[in-house]
Amino acid sequence: MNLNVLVCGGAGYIGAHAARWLARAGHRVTVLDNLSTGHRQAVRWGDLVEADVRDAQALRRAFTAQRYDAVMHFCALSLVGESIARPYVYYDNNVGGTLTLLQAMREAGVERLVFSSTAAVFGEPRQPLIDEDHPTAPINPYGASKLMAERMLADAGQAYGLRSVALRYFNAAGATPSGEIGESHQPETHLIPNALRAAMGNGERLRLFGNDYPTPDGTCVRDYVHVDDLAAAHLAALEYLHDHPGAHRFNLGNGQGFSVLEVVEAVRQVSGRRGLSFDWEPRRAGDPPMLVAASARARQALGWSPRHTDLCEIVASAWRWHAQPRY
Ligand SMILES: NC(=O)c1ccc[n+]([C@@H]2O[C@H](COP(=O)([O-])OP(=O)(O)OC[C@H]3O[C@@H](n4cnc5c(N)ncnc54)[C@H](O)[C@@H]3O)[C@@H](O)[C@H]2O)c1
Ligand SMILES: O=c1ccn([C@@H]2O[C@H](COP(=O)(O)OP(=O)(O)O[C@H]3O[C@H](CO)[C@H](O)[C@H](O)[C@H]3O)[C@@H](O)[C@H]2O)c(=O)[nH]1
Repeated sequence: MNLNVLVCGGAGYIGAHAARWLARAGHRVTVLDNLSTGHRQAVRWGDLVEADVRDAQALRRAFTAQRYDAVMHFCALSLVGESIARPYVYYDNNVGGTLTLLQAMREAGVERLVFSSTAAVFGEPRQPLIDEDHPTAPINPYGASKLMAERMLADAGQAYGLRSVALRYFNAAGATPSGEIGESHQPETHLIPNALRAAMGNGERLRLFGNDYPTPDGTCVRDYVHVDDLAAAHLAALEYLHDHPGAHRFNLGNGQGFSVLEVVEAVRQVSGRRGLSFDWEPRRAGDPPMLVAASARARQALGWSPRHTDLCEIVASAWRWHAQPRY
């Protein structure tokens, strides 16, 4: 069935990849984005409505202009450190924006939502693999804002019959092989793009935060999941909502952890810059030692499984983008 989907935040990194997958699956896409961290050039699979999700009037206009079958909501501010320094800005955008969007959807009678959540809702992990039953105890305002939004989805399901899937991504990485879109954040805080930029020799030194964590090599361990695998999960979630009312939550990762030093080694291999060096810095605030997903529930319920699980393959796809970024 071909659906008409409003992709809020579709000018951003993950949203643009999802828009591409939606369009290729035959769905109709409209992107709504305020371009605060997104890129006009990333909107290639549907029209762009330049608007803020906190603007109720603009949302009303968008929902009146077209009848949407579903919404995907990628909009957020998502820098952990910035969220600690500017919590009101984060709650305003991530909680306020989601509430305004939910109200507009209800007014327009749109009952299906796929929402971008995060591993940051869990806080400090209590066990090596994090499944959906792991307690949620965010340790920063960013994670708290996403958990609040998840709670709103559950309440909206009870009260108004909203159908929703919250996808808790672990570490999104890589880029589509087509080279049309990729990761372009300003400032860039993520490890893989920062290591790749340093490998390109553009003058930026790679800084590694902390080598005294309780992990095998002392650096943080993360679960890197390819952005195309995340996009595929969004399509599966949309289908799942067809016959599953209520609010659902799935953890999305590869189920494999890689340390910061292992990522640096993969970047050395992929880029051929064997001499890539770095400076040690103190721990970065808000970084848990290890975050690795148990994604069995997504595999079983959504029929989803990540296809790009090899770290070097993920890094290679990012390398191709960073070698020739379009924006
Ligand atoms: N990148 C990751 O590793 C990761 C991990 C877990 C969760 N997430 C979540 O996934 C989502 C997408 O992340 P991303 O890395 O693509 O980020 P991004 O910054 O590239 O994309 C977010 C998009 O939303 C837009 N936006 C933000 N606030 C808006 C508003 N108020 N109104 C309209 N548009 C707005 C931005 O302009 C941007 O295009 C976010 O919700 C993020 O919290 C990302
Ligand atoms: O230049 C860098 C960048 C990162 N790191 C380290 O590399 C690891 C991974 O950091 P990233 O910034 O790439 O990813 P995070 O795990 O911090 O962030 C991801 O997970 C978070 C949840 O914890 C949020 O969801 C966030 O949006 C998402 O990108 C961390 O130990 C970090 O300290 C460095 O050493 N140097």
